[in-house]
This record gives sequence, structure tokens and C-alpha cells, in this order.
Amino acid sequence: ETVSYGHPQRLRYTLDNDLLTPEQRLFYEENGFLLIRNLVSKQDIDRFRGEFERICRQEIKVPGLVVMRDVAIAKSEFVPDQRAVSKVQDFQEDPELFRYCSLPKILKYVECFIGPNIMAMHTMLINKPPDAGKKTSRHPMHQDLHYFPFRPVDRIVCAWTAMETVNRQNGCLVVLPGSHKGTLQEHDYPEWEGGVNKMYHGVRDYDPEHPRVHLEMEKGDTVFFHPLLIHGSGMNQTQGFRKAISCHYASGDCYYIDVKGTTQENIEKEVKEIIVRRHAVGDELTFKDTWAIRGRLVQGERISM
Ligand SMILES: CCCCCCCCCCCCCC(=O)SCCNC(=O)CCNC(=O)[C@H](O)C(C)(C)COP(=O)(O)OP(=O)(O)OC[C@H]1O[C@@H](n2cnc3c(N)ncnc32)[C@H](O)[C@@H]1OP(=O)(O)O
Ligand SMILES: Nc1ncnc2c1ncn2[C@@H]1O[C@H](COP(=O)(O)OP(=O)(O)OP(=O)(O)O)[C@@H](O)[C@H]1O
Ligand SMILES: O=C(O)CCC(=O)C(=O)O
Ligand SMILES: [Fe+2]
Ligand SMILES: [Mg+2]
Repeated sequence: ETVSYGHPQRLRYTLDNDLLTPEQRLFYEENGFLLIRNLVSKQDIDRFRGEFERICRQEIKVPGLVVMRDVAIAKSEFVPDQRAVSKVQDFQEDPELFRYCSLPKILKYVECFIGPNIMAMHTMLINKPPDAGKKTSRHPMHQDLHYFPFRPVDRIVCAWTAMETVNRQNGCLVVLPGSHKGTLQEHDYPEWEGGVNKMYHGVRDYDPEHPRVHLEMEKGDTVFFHPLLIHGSGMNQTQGFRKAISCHYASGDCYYIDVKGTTQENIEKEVKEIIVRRHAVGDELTFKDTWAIRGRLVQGERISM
């Protein structure tokens, strides 16, 4: 089939812009992701790494930051060192790490997918540990939309940047190309013998035979992907801590939805339990509030988010 570039109404997942080539736009439309090599500078990544190490050594304390340890070591003795941390989330109050979310090079691409009003909704620095022998370093196949009570789905995008060489040995991202054209699937904890990390839900009826692509990346390479794209990451079979930094963006004119009665009810329940335990608040804080509090405007206008 030949594709006519003169009919932008056929393009649903990208917006008219001068940055993406027609081939790049079509690639994202068809596959649900776009890999841009060498986008973030080595200098910036070294600064993010330095800040992460300061956080792990507890030299700085960041309000709102969630530090997560791998389930395989969660109950072992505490050491203030990066070896104990599998990811940090919600670094919106750390000016150095949050610089990643505002990098003009990243925002130029984000605008191609979600438009000029850009909110940074969720931030993570993932430090995938060497597998402790139970395969808990894996991240099950999932759709990020499962976690998000906002829409429309096509005005949400993730930017994920490799902070070092990321390959099959240390557990690169694995994606199911084209899966973004489907709907949101039911998610649950996979039945893995060695255990699963908290909130690492996977698509319930994952078919291991579905064709998949391993995204091997170098330091600074960045992949942008759609929130319905089914993806995960493999086991880290090296002795190093595989690092990546990411941000989920949504348009400032997205709107919140009530997930009651949908497949997202199970994650809403877990998030609420954690918030209640951590902040000693009651039911008055809703799932949507937890997102509205963390979201930060990085470009344009905050209209309904
Ligand atoms: C507000 C949250 C919103 C999240 C939205 C996600 C959006 C993502 C959107 C994008 C898509 C993203 C897709 C994604 O990324 S999904 C993954 C996202 N994951 C999370 O958001 C989890 C965030 N982590 C936490 O909230 C804390 O670290 C938890 C609550 C896990 C521990 O809390 P804390 O650090 O204070 O520890 P504690 O010492 O007081 O232990 C308490 C209990 O917890 C047990 N434990 C410890 N570690 C783990 C573990 N790894 N796995 C299982 N259990 C664990 C521990 O043994 C103990 O159990 P017990 O002894 O009581 O039985
Ligand atoms: N039973 C399963 N249910 C859900 N997701 C799974 C299952 N088995 C593997 N995965 C996911 O598939 C992806 C790849 O996992 P895996 O660790 O097997 O690496 P791999 O890419 O197959 O590499 P290799 O073939 O070299 O081992 C990960 O996202 C992993 O979590
Ligand atoms: O970095 C990884 O291993 C994948 C993380 C991921 O998909 C997520 O946290 O949503
Ligand atoms: Fe994800
Ligand atoms: Mg495998």
C-alpha cells in the first residue's frame, strides 16, 4: 500500500509539525514508538547520575520522592547506597533531575505527539539491579495507561532515555509493536515464583508468542512511546545497575476520569492504600488528586489538568 502524505487526517497519533519526517510520523503511527538516537547529551546524563547518587547516599532529601527497593532485598538490612535502590519516582521537586523533563530537545518531540500544552505527570529514574536470582528484576509486560486516570489516550506520551548502554543482557525495554492500536487490557500481578515488585502489574493474558522487539540503546538515546504500547523489560543478567530516566507527559487540556467500574479499579485501590499509609490521610484524597498534585506544567498552559 502506498501512503499519501497529503492526508494528515489519516494520522491519528501524531500532530502536524516541522520536526518529524514523514517516515518518522508513519513509524510512530504504525508501531507506537519512535527511537531517537543520541538525543540527550552525555554531560546532562552524568549530572542526573550524580544527583541520583547523592539521593542514594542520603546527602539530599527531596520532598515527595518515592524510593523503591527491589522486592528481593526489601527485607534485608538497609545500606545508604545505590545498590539498595531499584528506582526513584516523583522527582518533580528535585530541580536537577527535573531538568530532564524540561529539556528543549525532549519537549520538541513531545509536542509532536501531544501538542504545545505540556504537563510532566510522572517521573522516574530506574536503577534496575543485578538480578538476585529470582528474576524479580524483570518488569512484566504492561500498558502505562493502566496507571493513569486521564484522557484522551493519544495526548499522553512517555520519554525514556538510556543513561548507559542498555541491551538484552542488562534488561532493555521489550515492546510489542503496533499494540498501541488495541484497547487497555486487564492488568494484575503475574504469577511469578520468585515474587513481583509492588504495583508491577502485567497484562493478564500476555501471549509470549507475540512478535516483540528488543530496544537496544546507547547512552542518551531516547524512545518516545504511546501509553497503550505493551512493553516491559527483561532480567538484568549483569553485575551493573542498568539506569534509565523517564517522564510521562500529558497535554494540559487532558481531563481526569473516574475509574470506578473499569479495569483500573485495582490499581486505584493500591495507590490509595499507599497514600493513606504514607501520609496518614483518609478517603478524601482521590486517585485523581494524587496525579493533580504531582503534575507540573513545563510548556504552554495548564487548562484542565
Ligand atoms: C503514590 C503512588 C503512585 C504510583 C503510580 C505509579 C505510576 C506509574 C506510571 C507509569 C507506569 C509505571 C509502571 C510502574 O513502574 S509500576 C510500579 C510503580 N511502583 C510504585 O509506584 C511503588 C512505589 N513504591 C512504594 O510506594 C514503596 O516503595 C513501597 C510501598 C513498595 C514500600 O514502602 P517502603 O519503601 O516505605 O518500605 P517499607 O520498608 O515500609 O515496607 C513496607 C512493606 O512493603 C514491602 N516492600 C518493600 N519494597 C517492596 C517491593 N519492591 N515490592 C513489594 N513489596 C515491597 C516490605 O517488605 C513491607 O512489607 P511487609 O513487611 O509489611 O509485608
Ligand atoms: N510469563 C510472563 N508474563 C508476562 N511477562 C513476561 C513473562 N515472561 C517474560 N515476560 C516479560 O517479557 C520481557 C522479556 O523478558 P525476559 O527476561 O525473558 O527477557 P528476554 O527479552 O526474553 O531476553 P532473553 O530471551 O535473552 O532471555 C520482560 O518484559 C518480561 O518481564
Ligand atoms: O525501565 C524499565 O525497565 C521499564 C520501566 C517501565 O516500563 C515503567 O516503569 O513503566
Ligand atoms: Fe512502563
Ligand atoms: Mg526470555
